[in-house]
Amino acid sequence: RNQPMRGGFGTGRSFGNRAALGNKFEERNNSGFQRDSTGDSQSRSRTLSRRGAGFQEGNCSERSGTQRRGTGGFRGGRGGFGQSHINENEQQEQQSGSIFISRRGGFGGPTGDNDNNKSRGFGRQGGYRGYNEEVIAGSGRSSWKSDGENEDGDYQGPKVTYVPPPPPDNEEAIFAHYQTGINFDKYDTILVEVSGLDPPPAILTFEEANLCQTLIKNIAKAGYSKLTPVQKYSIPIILAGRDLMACAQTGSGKTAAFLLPILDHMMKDGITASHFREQQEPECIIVAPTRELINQIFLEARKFAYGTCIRPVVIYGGTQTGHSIRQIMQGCNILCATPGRLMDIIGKEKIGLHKVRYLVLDEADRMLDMGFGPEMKKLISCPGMPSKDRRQTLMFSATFPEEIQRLAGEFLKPEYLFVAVGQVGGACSDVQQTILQVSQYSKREKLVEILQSIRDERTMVFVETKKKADFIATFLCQEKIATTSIHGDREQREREEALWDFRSGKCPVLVATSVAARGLDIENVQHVINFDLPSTIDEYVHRIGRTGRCGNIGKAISFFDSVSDSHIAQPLVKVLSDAWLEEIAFSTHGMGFSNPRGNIFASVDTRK
Ligand SMILES: Nc1ncnc2c1ncn2[C@@H]1O[C@H](COP(=O)(O)OP(=O)(O)OP(=O)(O)O)[C@@H](O)[C@H]1O
Repeated sequence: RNQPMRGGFGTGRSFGNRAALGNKFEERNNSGFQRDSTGDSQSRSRTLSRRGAGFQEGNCSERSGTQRRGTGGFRGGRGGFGQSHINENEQQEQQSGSIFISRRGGFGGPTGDNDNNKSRGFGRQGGYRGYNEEVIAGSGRSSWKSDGENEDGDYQGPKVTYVPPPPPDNEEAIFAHYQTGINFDKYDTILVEVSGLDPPPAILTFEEANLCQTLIKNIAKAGYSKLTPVQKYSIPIILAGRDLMACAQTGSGKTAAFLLPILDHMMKDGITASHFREQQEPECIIVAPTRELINQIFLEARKFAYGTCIRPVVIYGGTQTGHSIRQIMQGCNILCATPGRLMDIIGKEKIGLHKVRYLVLDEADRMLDMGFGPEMKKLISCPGMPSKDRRQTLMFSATFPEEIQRLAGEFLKPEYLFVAVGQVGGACSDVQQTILQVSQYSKREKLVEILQSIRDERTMVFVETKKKADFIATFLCQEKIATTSIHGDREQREREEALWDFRSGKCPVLVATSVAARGLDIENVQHVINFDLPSTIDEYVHRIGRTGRCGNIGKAISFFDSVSDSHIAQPLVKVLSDAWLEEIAFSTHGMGFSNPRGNIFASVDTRK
């Protein structure tokens, strides 16, 4: 109870689901929020709880298109009661406020129940000075991008000095992995299409890739014995030095598909020795849209580079910039970064770009859409960045809308290869999808009913807004379901704790916004529940892809409200029927198949 990070709502403490958790599951207090040492804060908590209910049942528009961000206001980042601003570009936190809780202490009040435009608080920063971090007065500049995820801790708001704990470095932890599922072999039957001139032939085994010995050892230690389709095709393409855009279903091994050939090249061609220097010159830059995902990619890179002289480094927003710089200065061959932090570090001249030979965009469609596209364009035109002819550019995702494929052309050599594994943008067929028609007002009841029936099975519940994530997580805690939450307004430390509590099974339910929709690879997630359906079908595909990974079976249940979800009905029918037909075809023929038009690919290489 004395740990600041578990602090409840009240002066100098943060409020959040952890607080609720602490309360419900550790302190056995019934108020729903953590009790502070004074009775005062508890009464405030009760007020908060009522307001929470008001939020859920009020008339606030959840998809209003504008968003509050930043410093203060409702969980508004890092200030206490400061002003919050609207960033028109941000898309995720759209609910007008009826609850105003500062992250770092105290609470503010809404200026009006349906005030979508601004909120005022009382001051700029709360009194909380947390574990491993401090609050420094900041300007609260607007976020630079549209993600709903305030990706970068430096460009907006007060500086954050959170230093993430180093990952465990014993061999057992580095190579910890989960088992492939019963459907892993089914991957062999999936149709793959490669387009572009002179693609190298696919390989069938790791041995055929002729990778260096250390890599082969690491692959074995990681428990990989067979290639997945995206690996069979992408590894030889990357080894041949070709640019690549690859699209393969969620959970099918895209990360290793780019890491292994890059590491092999780096081992064989040699790298700059990793030693202390003010400015480092990495050979490879990998960019991904969220902090947790880039951290995961870094851990994979570290695993496969184990025992070599290649040093991967990860930097991301929400952590102390000085820490990122120190990590880089100790040597950096592979830089894994979120876009905001990357540009910041380049601006500080801690990274020189002229040795970059590989540029990887994971979740490439997201990296090139309106949110991140401008940053990526800046990156490729930074001084020193080799032109596309002199670097290898690789893009991976499970979805690749055609308009984004066209944009991607600017980053890739014209003769790039396009690999489509199964249907581009199709859902993973190992996920059993269920759609339930549930009205807004029955959703909570239905959620509790489902969670009580599946008991302790690990479940991710997706909601549309950050505020709702807090609200639903708190509500579930009150229903005695151990829950935590992750969203872009939680501090990085809280986000990492939430993920850890979920991974470890301490909290088997994770309520999340779309910030957790892409890429996260968490063992044993058996269910995904779309409490709110997302605004796009691609987002749906990524969300449900958090389960049913690597040949394991998963279940996804989506609440469909005919009033608010009609926009997604049509694409949803397509995704469902494609998955269903695919399942029938596999079970009937046990092999790849074509539809009557001779093409099962939902979209293809746009150059055709
Ligand atoms: N050949 C393989 N054999 C066994 N396990 C594998 C293999 N390739 C990848 N995996 C494991 O499968 C899991 C999913 O891989 P990964 O996260 O790379 O999927 P992904 O295709 O990038 O998914 P997403 O689209 O959700 O980002 C990881 O735990 C990874 O270690």
